Amino acid sequence: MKRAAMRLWTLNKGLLTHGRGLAYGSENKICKPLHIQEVRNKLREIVGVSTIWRDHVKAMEERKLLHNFLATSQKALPPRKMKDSYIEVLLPLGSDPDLRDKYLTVQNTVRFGRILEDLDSLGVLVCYMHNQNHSTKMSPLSIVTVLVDKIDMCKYSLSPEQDIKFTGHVSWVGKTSMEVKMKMFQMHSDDKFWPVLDATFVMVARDSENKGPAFVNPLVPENKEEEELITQGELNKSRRIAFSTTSLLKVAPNSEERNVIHELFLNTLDPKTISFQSRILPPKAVWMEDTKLKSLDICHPQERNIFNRIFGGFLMRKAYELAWATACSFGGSRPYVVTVDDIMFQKPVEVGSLLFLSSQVCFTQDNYIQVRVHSEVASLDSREHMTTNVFHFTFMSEKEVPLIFPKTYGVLQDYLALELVNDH
Ligand SMILES: CCCCCC(=O)SCCNC(=O)CCNC(=O)[C@H](O)C(C)(C)COP(=O)(O)OP(=O)(O)OC[C@H]1O[C@@H](n2cnc3c(N)ncnc32)[C@H](O)[C@@H]1OP(=O)(O)O
Repeated sequence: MKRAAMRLWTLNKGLLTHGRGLAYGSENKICKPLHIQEVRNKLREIVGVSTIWRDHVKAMEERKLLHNFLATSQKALPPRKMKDSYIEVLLPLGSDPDLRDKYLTVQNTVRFGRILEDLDSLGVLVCYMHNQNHSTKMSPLSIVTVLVDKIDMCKYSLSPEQDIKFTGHVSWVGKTSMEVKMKMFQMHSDDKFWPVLDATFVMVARDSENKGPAFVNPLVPENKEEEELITQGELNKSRRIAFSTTSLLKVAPNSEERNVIHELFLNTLDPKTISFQSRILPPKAVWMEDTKLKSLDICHPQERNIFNRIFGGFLMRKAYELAWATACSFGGSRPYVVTVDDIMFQKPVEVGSLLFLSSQVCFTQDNYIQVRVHSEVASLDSREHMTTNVFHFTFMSEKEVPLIFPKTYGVLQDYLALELVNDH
């Protein structure tokens, strides 16, 4: 079966490598890039959090006073340009060996999970830049990640010995939400930064206590390219809403999807019996449920974000690493991530929660493996589990991988969900 994901990925790869960047690229920016460690320090300053865990309740109490600085309508806020939120951040892996260990894999490449954490922090800082209010030192807004729309890699393997640079800016705003585009580059042997990754995140502004929605500054384009980005942002918003309402948990499979289900079912019926109960795997195939891996983490205060909930980047890193291990043990060779799709942060994760991750291969084709990770949390004193996120990762393996077949209706839905994800 042809899968849109693989086509999409190939298309994006071409665009990333040859496409033009925004008009105000790094060469036109006079400011020195921030060091990666300054990003989180800056965020702490903007939000005014305490670095001492036992003081976090007091620090949140102080943030209550910032309520007065929240706008009562979006119109009351001055419009901003894309360049107002544009920032550059340096991850100096080449010149700072102490930093390198944190990012190192055993195969001497860069840990992608760490990059996910950096992108998340950078995305939030970009949004604070957009909403900067010069009359207050601390921001009355609490900005959280609601969605990782897409991350596309145009280089699979990154060197842990060369500097990395990130850039990012707000590319669209709604009333309380903002789309952020980020890029990552790595220093090449020609002493130039080459593009390696393109990412789109959606962030949401909440009030100072992170309890209700808050308005964000409007965004005005300065040229045709920016107009196009804003138009695209509008289309993205409609697509995201349409996608969330066509979830297979809410809507029954359509006729095309029913045909897929039926074909998969027929392919796994034992021709020697006349029973629907008797199922066999075609040659070179694996049952989807046999690809599962699970993990459990205790969400310690160390992993908290500036709002004393669990940092979205940490959740992404844990999910990614489990997905990588799943793809590795399934494919039997080293997988490289090529795309990350639709990571939805449905609910915040409280410090002290138990984080249950379960991962399984949902689709394969040639060397490609798609893995879905489902995360649930439970508090220590309650047995009730709550879904907080669903993650989708596409890997490329060094060798061709087996086909996978769903056995039950529930698992078939995961297979079809991937089809929906990839068709957007
Ligand atoms: C180091 C610092 C890093 C900090 C970053 C983090 O770690 S954050 C930690 C990880 N993230 C989280 O914990 C967030 C968990 N999720 C939540 O708390 C909640 O889902 C939420 C507050 C984000 C959204 O809740 P609701 O959907 O009920 O809120 P509401 O309906 O008011 O929507 C708010 C805005 O989000 C938009 N929105 C909602 N869902 C969306 C989706 N799937 N795709 C795109 N946009 C979406 C809406 O259109 C609206 O924008 P408009 O008003 O423009 O129409």
